[in-house]
Amino acid sequence: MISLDGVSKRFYERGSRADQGYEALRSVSLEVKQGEIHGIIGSSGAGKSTLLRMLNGLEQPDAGDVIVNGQHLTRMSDRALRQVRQSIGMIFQHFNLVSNRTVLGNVSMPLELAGASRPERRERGLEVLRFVGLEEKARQYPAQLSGGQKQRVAIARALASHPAVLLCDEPTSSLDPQTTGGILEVLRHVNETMGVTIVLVTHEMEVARRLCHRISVMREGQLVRTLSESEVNRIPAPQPDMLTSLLEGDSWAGTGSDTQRLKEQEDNEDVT
Ligand SMILES: Nc1ncnc2c1ncn2[C@@H]1O[C@H](COP(=O)(O)OP(=O)(O)OP(=O)(O)O)[C@@H](O)[C@H]1O
Repeated sequence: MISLDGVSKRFYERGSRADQGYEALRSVSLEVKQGEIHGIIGSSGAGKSTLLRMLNGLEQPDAGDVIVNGQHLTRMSDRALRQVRQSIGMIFQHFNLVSNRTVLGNVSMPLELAGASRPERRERGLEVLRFVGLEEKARQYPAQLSGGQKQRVAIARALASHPAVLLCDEPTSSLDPQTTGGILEVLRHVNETMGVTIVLVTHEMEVARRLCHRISVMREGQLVRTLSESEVNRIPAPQPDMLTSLLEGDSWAGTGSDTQRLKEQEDNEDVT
């Protein structure tokens, strides 16, 4: 479905020599299977976003080949690339909605670019908004929505033109844990019901563990390893954090040792 073969990319500061510059990707090879959710994880600056941007031709490699849905993105005219991008949706950490357009206006943008008529745009727009559970917000503006709702609108917009692939660049990094859970559910639903192949970039292992079938790990521009489905299934779930536990109404009185520690702390504070 998606294949990167020996992809390298170097970025240059203005005025720097050809042998200088920063090597953001170093001979990266990766296969993403049709219908899978593939995570790309790594620390800041590892090259995750650069790799993702290669998958819709927003970045061109210095060396190597990028093939998406049987098409070599590295050997295409700009015009052909714009056409291919209609089958590749993308969502971002900060949603990238257009503030002076309504929710429906945002969602129908890719359809406008594809030359769809006004009734077609409206019908498909409302259909994808219904899919993400926000049909009733169609006439509102992005500023009137919560972060999670904005990301749902961005997902609806990415789905409007029936993409085969959805690229997600840190889609939950601006959201709290509850909202993150909701967005991960929507993405899983997109994958399962529409058969859309998803590539998800994140620096949060827990997000990758919960959503992805396989996970590739990046470090300093290199793809270090890819975890198989059974390896992903064996990553232990972290303990629920305190906020989640309190919000879900769990009774929590602290463990014996916590209670003891707090008491000792209070006693010490009384003395000082
Ligand atoms: N257009 C650019 N010009 C110059 N350097 C760039 C450019 N894009 C990325 N880089 C550099 O390439 C390296 C990899 O960047 P990239 O954004 O792919 O990393 P990342 O793993 O996504 O990091 P983060 O999680 O912080 O977004 C970084 O050192 C970054 O500064």
